[in-house]
Amino acid sequence: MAVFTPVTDDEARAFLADYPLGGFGSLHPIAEGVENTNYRLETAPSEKAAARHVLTLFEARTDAASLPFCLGLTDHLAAGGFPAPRPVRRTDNGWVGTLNGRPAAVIEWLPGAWLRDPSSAEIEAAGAMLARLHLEAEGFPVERANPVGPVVWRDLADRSATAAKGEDRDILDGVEAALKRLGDPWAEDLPRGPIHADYFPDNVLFENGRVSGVIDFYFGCTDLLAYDLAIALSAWGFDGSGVPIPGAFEAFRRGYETVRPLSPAEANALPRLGEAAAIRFTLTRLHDRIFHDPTKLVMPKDPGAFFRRAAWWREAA
Ligand SMILES: Nc1ncnc2c1ncn2[C@@H]1O[C@H](COP(=O)(O)OP(=O)(O)OP(=O)(O)O)[C@@H](O)[C@H]1O
Ligand SMILES: N[C@@H](CCO)C(=O)O
Repeated sequence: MAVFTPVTDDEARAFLADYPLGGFGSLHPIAEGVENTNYRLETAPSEKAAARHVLTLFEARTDAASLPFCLGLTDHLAAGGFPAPRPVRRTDNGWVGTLNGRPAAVIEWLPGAWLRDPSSAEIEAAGAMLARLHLEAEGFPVERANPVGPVVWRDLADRSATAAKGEDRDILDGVEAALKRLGDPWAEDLPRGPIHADYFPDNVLFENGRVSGVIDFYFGCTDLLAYDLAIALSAWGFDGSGVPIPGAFEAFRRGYETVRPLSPAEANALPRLGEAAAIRFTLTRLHDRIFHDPTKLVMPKDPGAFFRRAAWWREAA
């Protein structure tokens, strides 16, 4: 369960005093996610605001300085009709307060649920929605460097090397070899802009076969659009253990290219960016497994499942 920083009803009630949301109703921990603390927050219904929201407390990987980008991008997209959740403005007009020592925000609740076993049509719809995100985010004026770019990979690998054992050590050795081989996958001058950077199935909500919400923009940053596609293909094209799902990769790419066709240079770069994406998620998962704090109610994810994707991308090249 992703509650790193517990919040009591009284603490939430006091926090809500700075929001135009009516009275406090109830607070329910959300049992998903591995990065931030999330609660479902019910308030007394009013004419001005819906009664259900998400209360998010931002943990270590989402620093307060990045929130104007992340929440601003979400708000910018939602204002244009894209199904992203709008952050709620406080009475001082800002989006971010402090709760139990963490930056915290109240976010619109979107309908739907993420799909553990999406159909080919649903995967295609998810691909089309990512392309729409890229097109509709164009013109968003704030920039943010990738918080998990190559410099951070190096840090994660070095820190992991101090304690990796057994399977983790083997993965780390493989990652080091991949990093040497990859060089700089960003070397080419490809189209850039705001990207989601964590467009996994659990961040895309569906209702009645249609995408009803794209959530969790907290790794969002300014980077290559084709890298975002490579991340998403790595997430949607394979099962939980890293084995390709027949047709899924093609369905996602087809959906994406229906809305935003890749340039030949982007298509050529995709396998290298895919391997880079696989290494990025291998490293965060590896680091989080090695340094897992058993007192936190969160289950570390399997780095091996992403490391296997790196080999697949290499063969695709
Ligand atoms: N705006 C929203 N509307 C509806 N449900 C939401 C919303 N935001 C979050 N959730 C629910 O909370 C869960 C966790 O949220 P989120 O993905 O933002 O957490 P996280 O810790 O950042 O996760 P991740 O591990 O994907 O980085 C989601 O899977 C979803 O069930
Ligand atoms: N989507 C990430 C977790 C959130 O950073 C992963 O599956 O490793």
